[in-house]
Amino acid sequence: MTWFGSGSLPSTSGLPALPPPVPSTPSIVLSPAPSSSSSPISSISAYLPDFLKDNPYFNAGAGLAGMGMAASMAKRFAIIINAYFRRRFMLTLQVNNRDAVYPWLLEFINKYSAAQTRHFTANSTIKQAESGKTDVSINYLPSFGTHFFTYKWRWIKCERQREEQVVDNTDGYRVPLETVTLTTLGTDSRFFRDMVGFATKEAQASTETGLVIYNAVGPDWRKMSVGTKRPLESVILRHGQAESMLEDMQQFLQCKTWYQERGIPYRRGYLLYGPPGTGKSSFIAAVAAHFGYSVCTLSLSDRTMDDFRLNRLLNSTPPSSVLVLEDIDAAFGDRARDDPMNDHPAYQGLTRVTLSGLLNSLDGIGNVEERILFMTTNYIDRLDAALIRPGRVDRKEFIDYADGEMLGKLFYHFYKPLDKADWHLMEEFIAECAKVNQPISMAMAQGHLLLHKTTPRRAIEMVREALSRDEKDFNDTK
Ligand SMILES: Nc1ncnc2c1ncn2[C@@H]1O[C@H](COP(=O)(O)OP(=O)(O)OP(=O)(O)O)[C@@H](O)[C@H]1O
Repeated sequence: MTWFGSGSLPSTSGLPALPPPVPSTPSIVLSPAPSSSSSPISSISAYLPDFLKDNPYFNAGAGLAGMGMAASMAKRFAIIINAYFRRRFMLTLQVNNRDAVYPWLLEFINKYSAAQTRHFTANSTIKQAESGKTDVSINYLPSFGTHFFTYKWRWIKCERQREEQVVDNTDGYRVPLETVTLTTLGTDSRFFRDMVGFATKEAQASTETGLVIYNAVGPDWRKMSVGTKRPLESVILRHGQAESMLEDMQQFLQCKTWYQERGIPYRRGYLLYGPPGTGKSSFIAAVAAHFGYSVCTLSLSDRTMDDFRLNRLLNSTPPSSVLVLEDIDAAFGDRARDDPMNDHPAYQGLTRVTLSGLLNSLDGIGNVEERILFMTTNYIDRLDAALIRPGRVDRKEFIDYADGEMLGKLFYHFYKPLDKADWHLMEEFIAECAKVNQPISMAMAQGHLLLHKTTPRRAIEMVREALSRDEKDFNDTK
């Protein structure tokens, strides 16, 4: 028997009064909401009719529903907090395979996650040279799923996913859409921008071909060869000379709008003059490579060159290239000195470039947006003043024979890394070179050291013997 209600039973014929029965308490009691902050269920119950309020089944169900609602609200709250936290304190970067940066980024991740990732996908490329030689390169990229890697001391979560959607990739092939999502703790978005910039640079450096050289074929420029890029440090000039020229060119390249705003032709001309083998051509190649430019070389002493062709070539150089006119004195000097070759039957009927033709071409208004011109000569005194006046040549640099400092640097460049204990060898080499009875060009010094690539001491011992001219020859030239 269950008693609903409260209070003690009425006493019957002398029996002691029984303790009041324990009421069967419902698991959740609905009571009017004491305040607006109490649960929504209890506030609803305030409006319920009494028969529902007292029904245990109804109350139990409402309790469960209340708990469910509370749990779902807690979950929603956690999602909001999580979203807020991610928005405020986490950085996310998403890239898909329709973007050119996608493979570079994957390669970069692969490089930096090598220690943490053990799951890869292989991407192989096969190249066949014209000779028939086959080159296979296999690229291992992080596989699909989640990986972790570190960059600049930060942990980064990488999620690579493949979607069902099919898209055109950067090579124009239909491939499944892939996305890479990178997440890290932080608030400064520059972190990911720097990282993508760095990944792009690394990828570019590995795909860069080298120094592109164009030669004149007929009235057009043709890409002739792709040479190795010569590092600027490998060309050794007088103290501060290379740096100063580099700065000059750098400034010029940064001032395009300045020139345009003032209506000044965006051109810069350099004349490098000095004895043979002092590094004029090498420096031009190194500077061009340094700025990512190609080199267009032209020989004015080419007998098939005439004013018309020259004009066309000078005013149609490929973009981002430097124009080089080598040994500029040879073109006109020979004729002035009545070169007997001028009357050679092989050259009869062929015209040659005239000085006025060259000047007109240099001043021409072709379709090149910018022009960087380098002229080289061993004999500046043989050049016409009009050719090297400002506007055509803005800077003249004398590239001299080697001095002690240059020879020391060249010696170090050959035998580096040189132990500190062996630095005296450099001094000895310089001292030996000073005893040589003629000026030494860097080409001569390089040629000598090449003979003793692995034996610096021998190179020093042999300096005088190898580089000194015969006493008789020397006296003859004096
Ligand atoms: N200053 C230098 N630093 C390093 N190497 C040099 C230097 N000068 C010349 N060489 C070396 O000597 C060789 C010839 O140099 P390069 O052709 O640049 O000289 P050049 O001054 O242009 O000669 P030319 O006036 O005869 O055209 C190159 O192999 C180069 O490596």
